[in-house]
Amino acid sequence: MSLELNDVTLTYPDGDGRLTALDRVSLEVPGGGLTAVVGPSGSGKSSLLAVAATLIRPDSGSVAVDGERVEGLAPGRLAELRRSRIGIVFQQPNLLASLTAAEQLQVMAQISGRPPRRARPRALELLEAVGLADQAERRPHQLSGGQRQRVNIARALMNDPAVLLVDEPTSALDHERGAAVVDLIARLTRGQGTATVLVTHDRAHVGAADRVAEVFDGRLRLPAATG
Ligand SMILES: Nc1ncnc2c1ncn2[C@@H]1O[C@H](COP(=O)(O)OP(=O)(O)OP(=O)(O)O)[C@@H](O)[C@H]1O
Repeated sequence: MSLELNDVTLTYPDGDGRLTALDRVSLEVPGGGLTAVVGPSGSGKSSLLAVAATLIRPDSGSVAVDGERVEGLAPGRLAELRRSRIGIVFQQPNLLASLTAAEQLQVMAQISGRPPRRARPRALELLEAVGLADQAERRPHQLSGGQRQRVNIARALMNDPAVLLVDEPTSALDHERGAAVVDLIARLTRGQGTATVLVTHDRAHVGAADRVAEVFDGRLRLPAATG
């Protein structure tokens, strides 16, 4: 399991010209590794995540998910790769109001055409891993903000992704709950073996990461690996 970005450049239309959102960015995240990406607003963090998620195709450079290069894949195969190999955690949990916590996870298996028989035990196992074993039958309005975010994280792991991409998971949480969510992501990364990228504004939360990458004006600065 791994994620690899190699010399990725991404531009957006900007008036008569182009704005460079990512400037020759290279990043390699091994399975079981957590890389935190920090940087000021507008520096390119979300663009980096969108390229890694294969949601945006860069102007140049390559992306490999679990060893598979995504350029040149047919749209159907790309969608399949995204569904089966990539888990995404957005800022807001976006849970379905009418479903219980367990059902939020089970529905992911259904979308991917996985056997429903195995979905329920896996959902319960993941809810236990995020500390919500006793909340499986609750609906979103019966859960706290932190608990909803934990369901969101468990849901992203439901299809056993190789790559886990997490965008500002703590923005709706107070400091303590935010730190607990980042610790949880670090633990799950090691336990499930995912190659994880965590985008955050909050430097206070990066302690749990194996590596902290800084983005500034579309350029990525990577310190030597520490762990
Ligand atoms: N769809 C788009 N069209 C044009 N320009 C865009 C688009 N999306 C982002 N940008 C620009 O690209 C640059 C990088 O934006 P990006 O959203 O990746 O930054 P960010 O670091 O995630 O910011 P924030 O922390 O505020 O979310 C910014 O200058 C932004 O204005």
